[in-house]
Amino acid sequence: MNQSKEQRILNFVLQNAVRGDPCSVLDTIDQYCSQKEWAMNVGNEKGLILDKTVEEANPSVALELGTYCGYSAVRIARVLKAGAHLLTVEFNPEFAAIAKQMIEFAGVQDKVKLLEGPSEEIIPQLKKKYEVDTVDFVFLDHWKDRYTPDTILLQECNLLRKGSVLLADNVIVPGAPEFLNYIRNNPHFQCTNYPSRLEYMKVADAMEKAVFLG
Ligand SMILES: CNc1ncnc2c1ncn2[C@@H]1O[C@H](/C=C/CNC(=O)c2cc(-c3ccc(F)cc3)cc(O)c2O)[C@@H](O)[C@H]1O
Ligand SMILES: [Mg+2]
Repeated sequence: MNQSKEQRILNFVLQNAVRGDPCSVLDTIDQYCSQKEWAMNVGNEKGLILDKTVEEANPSVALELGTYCGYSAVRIARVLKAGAHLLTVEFNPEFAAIAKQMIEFAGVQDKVKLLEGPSEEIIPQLKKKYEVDTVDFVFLDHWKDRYTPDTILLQECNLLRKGSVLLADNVIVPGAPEFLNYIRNNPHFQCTNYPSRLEYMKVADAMEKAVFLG
């Protein structure tokens, strides 16, 4: 059975990146996906916006929806302060297995907890099963039509606190129009748009930051 693209990306990292060095893992994935096979990692350009947003939020508890191969989980984990951790949610078992190996190879496994399952099931479990009080930062990068329902669910589960930061990828391409409409017209969120480019392409994309006001 021939390999999946995601398996090829992982193999390229295992053979070419430096074990325990998150930056080399990110650079190696970006090299592979810009030169050989495009893949939907947030990439280095939007990745810099992600880095700055995480550093500014300085979260103790971060949540990611849509792990995929683990690129943004490594990216986020590498800038977390001591004692902080990232919970990342992925429901595709093959992608979860790849991401787990990617996270371990990068050496950030102590800061990352990969939760395998659908976000709509896991979010309601975060308080009791995963001992979360509130989340300080959320990266939304899963199915684009799930950004709004999951943002509503996070509020319903009292997982956001005054100042919690949401950052959504791809609000231009593939686009998340009804999320933008929801979040920009919601008085409980203060929104900022960050124009950028689609990973590995000369195509416009953007990220949207939304700070929960309580
Ligand atoms: C709904 N609940 C869910 N719970 C847990 N995991 C979920 C999930 N939904 C999706 N996932 C997972 O997130 C990932 C999905 C991400 C969806 N992302 C995109 O579609 C995407 C797509 C593009 C893209 C852009 C241009 C283009 F021509 C083609 C694709 C670029 C991106 O940056 C993207 O993020 C997968 O790993 C999937 O298994
Ligand atoms: Mg994306």
